[in-house]
Amino acid sequence: MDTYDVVVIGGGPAGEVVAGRAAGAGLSAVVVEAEAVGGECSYRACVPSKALLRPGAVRAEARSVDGARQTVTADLDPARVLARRDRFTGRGDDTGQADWLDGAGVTLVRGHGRLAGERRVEVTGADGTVRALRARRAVVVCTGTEPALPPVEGLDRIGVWTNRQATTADAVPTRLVVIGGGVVACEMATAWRSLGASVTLLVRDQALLTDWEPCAGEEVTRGLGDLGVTIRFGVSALRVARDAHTRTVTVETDDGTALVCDEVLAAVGRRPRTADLGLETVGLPVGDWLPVDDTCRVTAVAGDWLHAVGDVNGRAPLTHMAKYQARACAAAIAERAAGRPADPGGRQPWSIRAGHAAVPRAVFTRPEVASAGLTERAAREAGLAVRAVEYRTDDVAGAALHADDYRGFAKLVVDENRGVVVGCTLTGPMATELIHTATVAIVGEVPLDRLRHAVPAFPTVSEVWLRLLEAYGL
Ligand SMILES: Cc1cc2nc3c(=O)[nH]c(=O)nc-3n(C[C@H](O)[C@H](O)[C@H](O)COP(=O)(O)OP(=O)(O)OC[C@H]3O[C@@H](n4cnc5c(N)ncnc54)[C@H](O)[C@@H]3O)c2cc1C
Ligand SMILES: NC(=O)c1ccc[n+]([C@@H]2O[C@H](COP(=O)([O-])OP(=O)(O)OC[C@H]3O[C@@H](n4cnc5c(N)ncnc54)[C@H](O)[C@@H]3O)[C@@H](O)[C@H]2O)c1
Repeated sequence: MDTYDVVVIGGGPAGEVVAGRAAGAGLSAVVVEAEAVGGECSYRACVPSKALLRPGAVRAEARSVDGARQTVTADLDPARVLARRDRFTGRGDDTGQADWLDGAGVTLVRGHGRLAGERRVEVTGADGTVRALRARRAVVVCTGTEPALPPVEGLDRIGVWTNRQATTADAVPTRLVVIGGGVVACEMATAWRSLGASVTLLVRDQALLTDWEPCAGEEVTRGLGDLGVTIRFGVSALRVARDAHTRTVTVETDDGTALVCDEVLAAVGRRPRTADLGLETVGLPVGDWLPVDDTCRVTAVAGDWLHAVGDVNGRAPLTHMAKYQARACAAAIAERAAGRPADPGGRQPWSIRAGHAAVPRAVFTRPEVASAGLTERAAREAGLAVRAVEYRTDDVAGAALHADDYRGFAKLVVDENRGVVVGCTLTGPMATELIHTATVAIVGEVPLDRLRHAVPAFPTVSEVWLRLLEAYGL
């Protein structure tokens, strides 16, 4: 049995960072990885999806300015776009990321990891051999998520696309049906439509992006419509079947119609990758999320040794939050290894409380949408006395100069008792870059009467901050 201070199961963004930080703090660390170091994010999620979206965004941006518009006359070149994506993902080759772990002083063990009791992990390699690891200080579960599938008859027999195929496909489908109305559905509809596919979204709800401010879903609905995506709200797929000869798929829906397409993408959320993780050996239910405290300790297990970081703890399924949690978790493990308690509260480096009050989200649709902190509805549900102000970013001089047809929306949610911003949502070009200003304001709990002295430069889109504060009455 090999013994390390920290045993990390899963080498995605969460696992890489927690192991690297633990090693940097002088602890010995090992990462167990079943597929490729870098995880879903590097090869089948964030990176390839953004690589697929960027060319269409650049083209649209050039076409939004008179004088430049006339020079952009051709469509995207799908072969080159897909080749550029492959340059980012290496088509799954993780040599660079494995070398990074090595350089950080972290051992990599390839295989499927399972808990085998307190502080014990067993790794089954590709050849079936089993290796036993023991953790002196901590085991950190960073196994991420896998796509959830909707209960649609026949879905398991048609070779349904999930995020994996949607981000790695080598050809543009002629007709793509997307089930879902969340982030993956909206981004992937944008990407494949821009590459020439005919795209239909089947959305169970009456709006897109339902856990956002309503303006986000409304703006993306309009944007997808402008791109030529068909959206059918309040419609669910009932059954699907692929024709053995034509290879086309027929999708029957609950409004009595049938659609014919080439591929179906299921984008209805995620479930934790904890079904085959040995959770039963430490008294935890199999297949569930792993709730944690603010230092990423699994709350249902005593003894300070079991942690869960990233998507698998269900807190905020985003790469930047996975890495933030990883930095904090490694700091907590190091602090406790030094005999200090690492209390979860406050703004210490080992606590994720402050950052999770402002979780930033950036969606690369057209228009882009981004948010930080709470929506107005979530703030009210949390019992805060809030006041919200809104402003159309199109009316900002910098926005009009940025694009002839700039269209954007900004909303600020203010906690009236404390006089600070607790939420912000932006839509429109540059929204994904602009949102960090809101994150800083929320995490810093900057009082509004101080924020008025943070002057945005003229003529930038950031002047929307000035307009929002004016709308608030400052
Ligand atoms: C299409 C799509 C686009 C996205 N775009 C963005 C984006 O733009 N920005 C953003 O912030 N987030 C984005 N996300 C979310 C982001 O991908 C996740 O939040 C992030 O990957 C979580 O990192 P993680 O380390 O927790 O898990 P993962 O990236 O899922 O990594 C988990 C790793 O653990 C390994 N593993 C699992 N079980 C075991 C086991 N038993 N033994 C050994 N190894 C195991 C897996 O092989 C994998 O390498 C996107 C998600 C999707 C689906
Ligand atoms: N740019 C980014 O940061 C980015 C991009 C993509 C994904 N992500 C992350 O990945 C996560 C997963 O994305 P997602 O889009 O799969 O999930 P999601 O939770 O964002 O959206 C799921 C959608 O599926 C619908 N749905 C759920 N069950 C359904 C069913 N049975 N039938 C039909 N529709 C159903 C929901 O109403 C919702 O519209 C996101 O929460 C996000 O954290 C982030």
